[in-house]
Amino acid sequence: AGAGAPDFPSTSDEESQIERFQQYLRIRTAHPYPDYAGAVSFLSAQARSIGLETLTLEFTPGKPLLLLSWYGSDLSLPSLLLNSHLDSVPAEPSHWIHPPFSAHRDPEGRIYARGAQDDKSIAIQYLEALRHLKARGFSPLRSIHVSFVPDEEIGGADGHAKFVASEQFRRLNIGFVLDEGQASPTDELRVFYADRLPFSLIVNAVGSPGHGSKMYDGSAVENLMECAEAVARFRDSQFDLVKAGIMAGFEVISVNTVYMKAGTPAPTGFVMNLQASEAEMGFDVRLPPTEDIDVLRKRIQEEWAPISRNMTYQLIQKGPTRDINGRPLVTATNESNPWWSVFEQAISVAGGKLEKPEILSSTTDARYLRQMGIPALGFSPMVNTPILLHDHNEFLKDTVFLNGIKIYENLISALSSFQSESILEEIHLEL
Ligand code: MET
Ligand SMILES: [Zn+2]
Ligand SMILES: [Zn+2]
Repeated sequence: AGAGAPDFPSTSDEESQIERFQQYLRIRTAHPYPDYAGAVSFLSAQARSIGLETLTLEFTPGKPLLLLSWYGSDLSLPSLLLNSHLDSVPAEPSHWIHPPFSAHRDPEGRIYARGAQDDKSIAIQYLEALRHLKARGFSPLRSIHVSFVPDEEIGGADGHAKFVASEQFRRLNIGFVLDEGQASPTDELRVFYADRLPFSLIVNAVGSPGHGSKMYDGSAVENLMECAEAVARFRDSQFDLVKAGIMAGFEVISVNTVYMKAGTPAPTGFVMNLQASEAEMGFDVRLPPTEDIDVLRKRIQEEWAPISRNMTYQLIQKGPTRDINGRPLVTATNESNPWWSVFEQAISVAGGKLEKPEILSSTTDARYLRQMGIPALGFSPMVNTPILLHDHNEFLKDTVFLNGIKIYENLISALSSFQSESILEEIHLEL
């Protein structure tokens, strides 16, 4: 079968692979209390059954990182890293047609679970691909490492950020990384060479409090409303470019309101007649990776939160914005990156079609790897699948899941057998 969904019926081998996927999906890995211990214990058992070496690292107490290794025949060559995160975003069960941790498989083969797409599918696909490669006697030239990291969904400060800074990471001598991507609604696979840069923006406004009946200038909420309006105008200008087809979603700056906070709420019977003296709004801001952050800062100071209107702001950068050489966090997808050619070719050998490489609108841990100057691609083999990450009723079809395993088998065997990377080795020597 090619990269399109293979036909039923599945074999008993495939049924066991689906069962292991469902088992992993049933572990409650959603924030704010992800069951990291449960996930690590399940994955470690899988890894031992395959014959991979396991190591649990704990850079932050209670937040384990599981690292698996299959050593190559040439330990001097940079290795391959397959990365996924252990955690999931929360789910609202009342909005789901099947409970979000049931991993229910419907008659059409859709497996429903929080994490089915983001990104527990790739974790099991990596393992099943390695299981097959071991079973058929494959022996890698380069070492293959698999990392399962905590806290990706909350920014990775206690997860991948600490991992890439560690001695254990340095010793792995990673040359290339595959990390999560996103579903494709068409029959073409998607691949991501960069992420947008995430920021949290908090704007605070102050003003005189006042009687609920009084009309006066410069109240905190009135000031904050001006901020909200200025942000909305900017947001429209960016969104219009996307709607008109002039720019892709990932090429513009997104800014979305996450919360608003002001005043005293009025429970029944409470007199509601006080105008607030403080008001606050929080925004999620994402920047294309080559964007100048100072331009954003200037816009905030002059237009969104001017001090002249009693406003202050905090722009919180979540993770790195440049690599260790001061370059944007972007992986080359041309002949300057020999890993790219191996990747592209392995996809085609597996019968897959690739869309033009994209920048991810959201953000992943791949940015920490790119920060270290290591090429990293975001890739989740999910074709003909609606994009449901962080949404209600997240699901993945069994056939798509199974086909992804075959794609990874091709990718892992090609990437770990790759002989020369002279260009990259020069880059490493420069560091
Ligand atoms: N993966 C999550 C997101 O894109 C967290 C990244 S860090 C803000 O929102
Ligand atoms: Zn994810
Ligand atoms: Zn996510």
